[in-house]
Amino acid sequence: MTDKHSIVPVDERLAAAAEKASVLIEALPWLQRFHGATVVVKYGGNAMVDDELKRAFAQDMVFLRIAGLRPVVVHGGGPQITAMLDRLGIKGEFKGGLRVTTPETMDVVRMVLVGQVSRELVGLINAHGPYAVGISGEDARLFTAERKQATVDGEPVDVGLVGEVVDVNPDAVLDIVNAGRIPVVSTVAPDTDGVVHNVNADTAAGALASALRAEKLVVLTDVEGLYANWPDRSSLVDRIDADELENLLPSLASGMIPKMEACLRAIRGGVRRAHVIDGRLAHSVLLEVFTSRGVGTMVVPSKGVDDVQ
Ligand SMILES: Nc1ncnc2c1ncn2[C@@H]1O[C@H](COP(=O)(O)OP(=O)(O)O)[C@@H](O)[C@H]1O
Ligand SMILES: CC(=O)N[C@@H](CCC(=O)OP(=O)(O)O)C(=O)O
Repeated sequence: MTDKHSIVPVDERLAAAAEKASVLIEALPWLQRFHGATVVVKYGGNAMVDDELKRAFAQDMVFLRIAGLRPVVVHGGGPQITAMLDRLGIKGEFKGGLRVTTPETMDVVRMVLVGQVSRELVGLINAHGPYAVGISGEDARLFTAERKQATVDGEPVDVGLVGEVVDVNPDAVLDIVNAGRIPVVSTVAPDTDGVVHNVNADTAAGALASALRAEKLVVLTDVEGLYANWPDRSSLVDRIDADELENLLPSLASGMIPKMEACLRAIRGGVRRAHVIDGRLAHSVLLEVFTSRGVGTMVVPSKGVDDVQ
């Protein structure tokens, strides 16, 4: 059956409308549940190299904010740092998953993260309104770092000015969030002597989520989630509790280690849910927060917890 205004059969139009409405209505319990909730989203690495995906990510952050959540963005930028080091003809290397950071490399890390990656994300979010404010770990003592060594073949290895976050003062982030804006955090951090260190962005996001007692930590990456038996594609983990994750950690390969450590730190620090999701999928953050199934891998505090996101 067709009506006189359209060549699309009425039945099909009704079905399409019902499907759209069901997508919207599926979000209702999650909109209610997460109203006012703080969500720390780590965006970076290989999920941050495509312009369309970057624009979709910025839309998602504004969507969360308009929907009444309190998004906090922590960004990485490993590929962008490597590209700039190459342009400048500075040789770089990673040991145990951490960038060997000389004082010269540190200048580039800071310049790229604070001056380039943060600016771009802030600009993309602010295309939708006056929301995003860039802030680095150096501002208002947000992060204090301690020098960290890498572990290679079980042995500690010096990697230079690489830091681990040992203290978080989230007041400046809260000021921005309480003003209705979206903080965009760059993960460079001074030690107690003021010497700036390069901090892995996953690690910093976990520390910040825990200091904020966030409802969720969401880490975007370039795979579907955590695989129990990488690279066996049938071993994607849908849900895992903190103890199970702690047991699995020693068997993980380098890229996933800081992400899963960050999730564990966040959950142990009081965050209710931590997620590793596929940043190659446009709007994956919205799908995670506002659909019943969610996407990727969800880390929960313990087995007994209810089954909701
Ligand atoms: N157990 C695992 N599950 C999923 N990915 C893994 C696992 N072990 C190692 N990886 C690798 O980790 C990568 C993600 O880490 P990384 O490249 O550092 O992420 P990003 O650039 O998104 O910060 C994946 O692309 C994959 O190659
Ligand atoms: C110590 C260390 O390795 N720091 C990282 C910081 C950026 C980061 O973590 O970026 P992604 O999230 O994009 O990987 C680096 O220099 O690449």
